[in-house]
Amino acid sequence: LATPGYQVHLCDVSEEALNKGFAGIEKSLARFIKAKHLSEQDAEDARSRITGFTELEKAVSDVDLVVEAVPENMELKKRIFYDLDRFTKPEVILATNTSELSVTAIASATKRPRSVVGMHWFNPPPVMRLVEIVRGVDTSEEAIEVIKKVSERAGKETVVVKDVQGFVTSRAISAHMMECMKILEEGVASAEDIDKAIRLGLNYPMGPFELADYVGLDTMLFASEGMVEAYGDRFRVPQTLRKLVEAGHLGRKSGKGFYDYTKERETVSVKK
Ligand SMILES: NC(=O)c1ccc[n+]([C@@H]2O[C@H](COP(=O)([O-])OP(=O)(O)OC[C@H]3O[C@@H](n4cnc5c(N)ncnc54)[C@H](O)[C@@H]3O)[C@@H](O)[C@H]2O)c1
Repeated sequence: LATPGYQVHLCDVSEEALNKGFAGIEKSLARFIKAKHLSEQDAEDARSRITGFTELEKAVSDVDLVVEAVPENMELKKRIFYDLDRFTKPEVILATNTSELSVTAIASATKRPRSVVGMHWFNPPPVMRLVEIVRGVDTSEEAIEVIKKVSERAGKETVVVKDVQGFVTSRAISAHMMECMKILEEGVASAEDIDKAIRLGLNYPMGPFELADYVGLDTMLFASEGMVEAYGDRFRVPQTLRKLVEAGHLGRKSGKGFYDYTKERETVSVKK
C-alpha cells in the first residue's frame, strides 16, 4: 500500500517483530528494483511512507483505514477489533485479511459492523493480482466501495464474495490440496510428480505439496478443520497431513514438511 502512495502505519507486537516486517519489505523492494519494476527513488519514497508502531492505540488513532493481518485466530481477531473500534475515529473502515474466518463474527466485536469488511490478499501481496473482498452480514456498500478503490489503486483486481467459510479462494484451494493428498496416499504418484503434473499440466504456479509446505501444514490442518465444520467430511484431512503436523513437520518454516528443506530438497516418506 505504501508503493502506490498511501501513508502506512505498520503495527506489530514488538520491535523485533516490526524489524522482521521491515526486513521483509526491504527484500520485496529489492526484488522489484532488480526486475526493473521499481526505481530506487520509488522504493525510497515507499519506504519513507511507512512508520512503525508497537502500540496499537498510537498506530491507529488518526488513520482512515485499518487492514488487520494478525494470526488466524478468532479470539485474537475479536480482541483486536474490539480495540480498533475504541481507538479509531468512528468513520474508519476496519478490514480483516482473514483467509477463512467469519468476517461477521469478527465484526460482532465492534459497535460498527457495517464498517467491517474482509480484504483478503494473496501471498506474495505485491505480486498477486487479486483482493477478495468479503461482505459480512452487516457490511455496508460504502465499506465495499472503499476497499475496491484502495485495492484498485494498489493495482489489484477485486471480487466481492459472501461471508461463507473459506470464501471462494480458500475453499477452492483446500478442496484441491485435499484431493492431491488423497492421490498421494493412494500411491498414484510421488509428491514430486503430482507437483510437476499440477504445475505443468494445469499451469498452476506451484504444485499442491510445494504450496502446502509454503503455507504451513499446521495452517492447512486448521483450515481443513473449519471446512469440515462447514461442509462436512469431504474436507477432512488425509492422515498424511495430520501425522506430519503431529511430528512437528510444518513445512518450510520448520525445515521439513512434504519436502525436506534441510538437505537438497527431498521428499519425506509418506507412503502408506
Ligand atoms: N500467509 C499467507 O499466505 C496469507 C495469505 C492471505 C491471508 N493471510 C491471513 O493473514 C493473517 C496473518 O497471516 P500470516 O501468515 O501473515 O501470519 P504470521 O503469523 O506470519 O504474521 C502475523 C503477524 O501478526 C503479528 N501480531 C500478532 N499479534 C499481534 C497483535 N496483537 N497486534 C499486532 N500484530 C500482531 C505477529 O507478530 C506477526 O508479525 C491471517 O489472518 C491469515 O489467514 C495469510
